[in-house]
Amino acid sequence: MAREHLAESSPPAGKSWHEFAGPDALARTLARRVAGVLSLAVEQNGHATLAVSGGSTPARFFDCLADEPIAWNKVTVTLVDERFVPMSSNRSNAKLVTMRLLQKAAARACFEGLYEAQDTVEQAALAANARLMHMIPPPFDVVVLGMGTDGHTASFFPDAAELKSLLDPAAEPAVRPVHAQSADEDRLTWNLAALTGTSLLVLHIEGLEKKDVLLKATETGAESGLPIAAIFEHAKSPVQIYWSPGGKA
Ligand SMILES: O=C(O)[C@H](O)[C@@H](O)[C@H](O)[C@H](O)COP(=O)(O)O
Repeated sequence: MAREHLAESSPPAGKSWHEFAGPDALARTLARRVAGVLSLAVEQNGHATLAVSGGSTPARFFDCLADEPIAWNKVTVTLVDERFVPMSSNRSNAKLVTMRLLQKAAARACFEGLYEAQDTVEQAALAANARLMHMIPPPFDVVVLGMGTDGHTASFFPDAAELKSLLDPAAEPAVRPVHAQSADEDRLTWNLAALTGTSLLVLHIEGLEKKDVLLKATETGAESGLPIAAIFEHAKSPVQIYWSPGGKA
């Protein structure tokens, strides 16, 4: 019954919705769009910035983006959020980006991750903030978010101890530590203002379950209790939702 409901659900009303037959078609089209915006930024400003998500969904998109023939030596890539683990860990988002995005043409891009080898995630956030505000200050030209089935995006987990400040568009500094029971480890994340101030803000999700969660968030907003709703509320440009069935639910 729940599945039937999910299969029949329409896209969120009034939102920029891009639907594809499968994850490969989505990845190719999204890569072209992101590359176009990065190229334009390089042309206009001499450089471009891109913030990407970790997790499992973006790998195909990274493979396609790495092939795009743009001036990657003028692009700086950062992460939307990071697990508090070193690059040697398979849980590291920096490792994922290095293995899947910073390859082929994109190997010439500069990468500034969020992880810092410090004793605590609070110390790491302070160090990352000092480095990143110098190397890749927000707003970024492009931000690509993901979403979990609990409605979290970046490291804005519904059960994060810091959730109130994470969903506050005025909260500083820009890089913040996160503790959430539902996350396997402590996290580092860019704040809401950094992620929503971009000119191309993409939400890349796959599978019927995530579509249903997203519908709930867009229909009921903050009342849904789903952190992703804050992105729609504060985005400076319409959130571009890229969805296909067949991904990890
Ligand atoms: O480090 C992370 O986990 C993320 O950046 C996170 O916000 C991710 O986008 C969602 O958890 C979706 O993850 P999946 O793509 O694995 O479902």
